[in-house]
Amino acid sequence: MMKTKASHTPVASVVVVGELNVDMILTGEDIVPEWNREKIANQFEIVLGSSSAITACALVSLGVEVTFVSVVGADYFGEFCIQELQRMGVNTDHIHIRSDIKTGVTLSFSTSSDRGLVTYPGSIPCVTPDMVTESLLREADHLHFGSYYLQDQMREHWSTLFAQAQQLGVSTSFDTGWDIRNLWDRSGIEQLLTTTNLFIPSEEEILHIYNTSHMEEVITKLPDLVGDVIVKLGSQGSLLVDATKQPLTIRSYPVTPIDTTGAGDCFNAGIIYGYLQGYRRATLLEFANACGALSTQGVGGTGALPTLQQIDHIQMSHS
Ligand SMILES: Nc1ncnc2c1ncn2[C@@H]1O[C@H](COP(=O)(O)OP(=O)(O)OP(=O)(O)O)[C@@H](O)[C@H]1O
Ligand SMILES: O=C(O)C(=O)C[C@H](O)[C@H](O)CO
Repeated sequence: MMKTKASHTPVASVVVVGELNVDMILTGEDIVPEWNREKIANQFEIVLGSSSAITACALVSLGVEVTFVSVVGADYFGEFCIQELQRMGVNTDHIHIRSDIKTGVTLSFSTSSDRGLVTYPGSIPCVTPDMVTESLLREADHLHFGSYYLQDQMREHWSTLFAQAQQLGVSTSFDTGWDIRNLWDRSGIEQLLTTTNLFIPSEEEILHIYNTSHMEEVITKLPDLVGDVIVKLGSQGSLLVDATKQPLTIRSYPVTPIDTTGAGDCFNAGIIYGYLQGYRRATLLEFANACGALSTQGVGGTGALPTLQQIDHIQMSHS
């Protein structure tokens, strides 16, 4: 049941906490960097990046009120990120600006078939759970956490924050993101899962966490679940495992992608929105698959944010 708010226009109120950075996207065919060579890109864009910020913008696009909690440097890119979030309707009052660090930057080398990222973390690891205040939680229906590149010593404090949120009747979700340092090992994930309604990793991430190449093995190894584990399978769609441990897979919508950056983040927004609307299992995955598919139709994470009207349209055309 959603909390009653003073204004009834937004369908729900969500706090998103996580990293904030710009993406510099170089697009072309032969653009993989090589030592002592110079490659030529066809196109260059500087856009709002970061999984958490893209999820925040996609939630707003679905009609949700979103407060974003993060950290940037007192520099040009920090200002750019805040302006872009404001332009898309995200509340930025809880973004901390620090003059002692630089805003994170991701360089994305994007071809028609694949992309590679190089990130300078800068302010990214400075996001800490205490930035989500109790008064923010009291106003929210849901708390989402995008966890890419966090401070190691902060890990257990995120589960404390999730427990506090749930005690206040706020549902919780998180997406690990790809963290090469293996910070989110199996025990860390399982600790956070005890207070998580929706865990939304990609297939590659959950296989890496469970050190296997088979989803069947992940499912047998998962602990007793209190919430749902929803795995993003790219062009194959998505898979849900809940307390019953009976996996459900729903195929994606057939689209020709322009750029898949942020598909997973828009999918996350679809899962959060759908969950708050009371959608479950197949209905939930179908809604989020539509969000992911629609987001591939533009360049950059926020180039094609899904709307309810577009979701209706794609679902009707394929029913
Ligand atoms: N080529 C595609 N065609 C149709 N739907 C897609 C395609 N790629 C992604 N999607 C949809 O978007 C969802 C999320 O995509 P994906 O699995 O690539 O997430 P991700 O690995 O987190 O990606 P990213 O890192 O780009 O955000 C998929 O589960 C699927 O529903
Ligand atoms: O595609 C994704 O999953 C991303 O989150 C892309 C982002 O824009 C991000 O900045 C990459 O670090």
